[in-house]
Amino acid sequence: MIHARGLSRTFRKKRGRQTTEVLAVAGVDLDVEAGEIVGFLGPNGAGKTTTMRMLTTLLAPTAGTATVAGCDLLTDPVGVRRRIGYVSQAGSTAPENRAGEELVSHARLYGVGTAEATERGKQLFAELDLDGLWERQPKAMSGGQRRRLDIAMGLVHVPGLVFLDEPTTGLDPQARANLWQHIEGLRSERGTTVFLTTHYLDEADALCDRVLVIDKGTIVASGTPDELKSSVGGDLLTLTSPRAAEVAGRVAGLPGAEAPTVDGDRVTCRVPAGGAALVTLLRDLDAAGIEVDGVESRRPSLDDVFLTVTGRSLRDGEHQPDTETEGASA
Ligand SMILES: Nc1ncnc2c1ncn2[C@@H]1O[C@H](COP(=O)(O)OP(=O)(O)OP(=O)(O)O)[C@@H](O)[C@H]1O
Repeated sequence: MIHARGLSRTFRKKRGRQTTEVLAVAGVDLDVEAGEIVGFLGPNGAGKTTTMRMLTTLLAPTAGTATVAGCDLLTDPVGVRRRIGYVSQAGSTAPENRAGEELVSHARLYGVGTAEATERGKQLFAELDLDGLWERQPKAMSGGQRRRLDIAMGLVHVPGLVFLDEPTTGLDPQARANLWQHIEGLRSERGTTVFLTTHYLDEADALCDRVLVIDKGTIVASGTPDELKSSVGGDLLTLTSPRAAEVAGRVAGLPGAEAPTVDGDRVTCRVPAGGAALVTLLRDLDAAGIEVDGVESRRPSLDDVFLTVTGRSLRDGEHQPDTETEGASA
């Protein structure tokens, strides 16, 4: 459904008299098969939106090729646009228009008849918890309602491939869960392929068949959530003790343990089969008379994967919008 090879994009930034080039996407290869739900993860500024804008024909690649929904991105951008839905981070609804009318007009642009568009629109309103808002202007909706309307806009023409850029940002947990269910329903009932970015790792874990991690414009990891978590190498043991250095010494002796880290009274370490290792360790510490205040064994999460492959936690730092101007580099 999406096959990209060497997709790249450079931006030229002007700061005073100086012009610098930013390689936002640096030769991305990616494949998404029909019916898959694929999550595209990366720290702020990693190149997710730029990649998505290229794949949806909104931004010309500086280099590389791709076929999207069976059409060549470079030679048949109109064919690509006809076959996809795209929900951008910023959304696409005009604040003054009536929500329902806009939804129907949008579907009609894609050749859907008015009656079918209205029926489909009303169904989406019900499923996305927008009942009663058909006549409402987006400017009079809450942020979450507007976000759900953006999503309805991306789906109303029943595209076979949908790009969702941070679809659940700004939604409350209930609305997020509803949307997950909706996305899964699209796939199971219509075979829709979904390519989405998210900052919520629990979302990627629960929803996505496969996850791609991008950092500094390059794909640095890909696999199912389980494959990626297993690749981190072992469970994370955390122990707190007033005798942390001695605990660390014992932890280091566990079979297959990585070098433990000590932070105050906290010792952390990755070991294979954390539960069993913990039982052995606690017996050992007890026999040695070393008291322990707290213990935990945790399976790796996608955040651990993220930390391992990018050196950063996705929870680190806030979004820092880029204020500089754009200039495409040839
Ligand atoms: N229009 C532009 N002009 C100049 N630089 C840009 C432009 N758009 C993106 N960039 C730069 O390209 C890089 C990738 O940005 P992009 O928006 O693709 O990242 P992202 O992974 O989507 O980030 P976020 O999670 O913050 O949305 C960043 O360094 C960004 O500053």
